[in-house]
Amino acid sequence: MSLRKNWDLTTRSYGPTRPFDGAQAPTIPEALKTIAQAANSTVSEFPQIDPDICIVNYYTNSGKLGLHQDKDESKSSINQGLPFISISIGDTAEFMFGDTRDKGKATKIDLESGDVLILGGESRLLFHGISHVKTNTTPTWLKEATGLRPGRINLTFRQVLASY
Ligand SMILES: O=C(O)CCC(=O)C(=O)O
Ligand SMILES: [Fe+2]
Repeated sequence: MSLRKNWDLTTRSYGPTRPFDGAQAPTIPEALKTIAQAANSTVSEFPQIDPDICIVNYYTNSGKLGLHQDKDESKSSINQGLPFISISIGDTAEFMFGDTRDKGKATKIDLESGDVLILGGESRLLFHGISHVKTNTTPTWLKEATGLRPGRINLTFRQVLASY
């Protein structure tokens, strides 16, 4: 699902409403936006964004995401190197990134629950993806406090500067 704007995975495009029922996307909770912007401000090399979309992805324990570049935002957003800010919640994921779509050459790091990753400036168009989600790695306190089901939630905040 996405917040504030709609992201249509099928057409890889941003829009004001969900095409299948015309509904407006819910707003981005201020508390989440504050966390993303605070993280953004710790990296002085990257411009500060005012997020106009938050995409929420849920990965089951067999979830993956192939190596890709995020380049569906407006030219202006990409050319300015506006960062996207990613927050991971739940099970740990192995995140891959590199200069090409070659999985064998990608660097792999674990993204644990609570980790924040920011790609911006020169790293904005890095290839990246999720090779796998590690079963049963959600912190116990989080599972107990929220009843979170197995898997991983990822929130990405962007300023797509859409022109529609
Ligand atoms: O789940 C992640 O950490 C990456 C998500 C991603 O690359 C995307 O939404 O474009
Ligand atoms: Fe991405």
